[in-house]
Amino acid sequence: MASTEGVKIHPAVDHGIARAAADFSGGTLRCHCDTDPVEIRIGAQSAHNHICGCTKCWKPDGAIFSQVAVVPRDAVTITAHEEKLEVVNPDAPIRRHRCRACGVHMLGRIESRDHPFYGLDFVHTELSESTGWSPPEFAAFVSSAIESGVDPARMGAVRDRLRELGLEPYDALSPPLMDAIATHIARRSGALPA
Ligand SMILES: N[C@@H](CCC(=O)N[C@@H](CSCO)C(=O)NCC(=O)O)C(=O)O
Ligand SMILES: [Zn+2]
Ligand SMILES: [Zn+2]
Repeated sequence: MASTEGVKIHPAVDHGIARAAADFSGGTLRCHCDTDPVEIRIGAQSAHNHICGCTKCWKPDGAIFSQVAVVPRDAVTITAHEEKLEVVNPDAPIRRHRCRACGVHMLGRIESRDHPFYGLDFVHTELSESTGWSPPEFAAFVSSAIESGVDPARMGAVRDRLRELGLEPYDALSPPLMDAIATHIARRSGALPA
């Protein structure tokens, strides 16, 4: 096993992972602008929270992973400074909306009704002051961290640290989520009954 000393993953997990609160019903996400921050009210608990190593998800300064979860789209309301939001890449399956002033990603929306996760929005719950959001459950797209510049020689220590934290590392999403995606595709193609 590689030494995991000093391996930093993300501020939300590096010093212990907070638990979900019973009956938690959401909070307000706020971007990093000192003035006129974008605010988004989420009226639901998050689900499938995970640590993500992909290059597309927003990461706080210095973090090599993102923390990202989903919430029902109909529980999401932009409550302040929507005019500051811009879409990062309109062609991506997850259309990420970032604050054009501070760069923080506030919302990742799926617009294709054919997408397995249509109806869910991707959010970074650390942008909320509320405690009690569902904690990260696994680490996704771990090898993709190399695409952002992590030295491949460090990946053994990174995976060991993730396991120490109880976040099983995968190079895609977790097996249950990959199975859900494959089931959706098979039902659409007719390989499985709809
Ligand atoms: N190696 C690529 C992987 C990017 C990727 O496929 N990311 C996933 C996970 S994001 C949250 O879990 C994805 O679903 N992307 C769709 C999208 O970004 O629209 C890389 O690192 O860039
Ligand atoms: Zn901002
Ligand atoms: Zn990602």
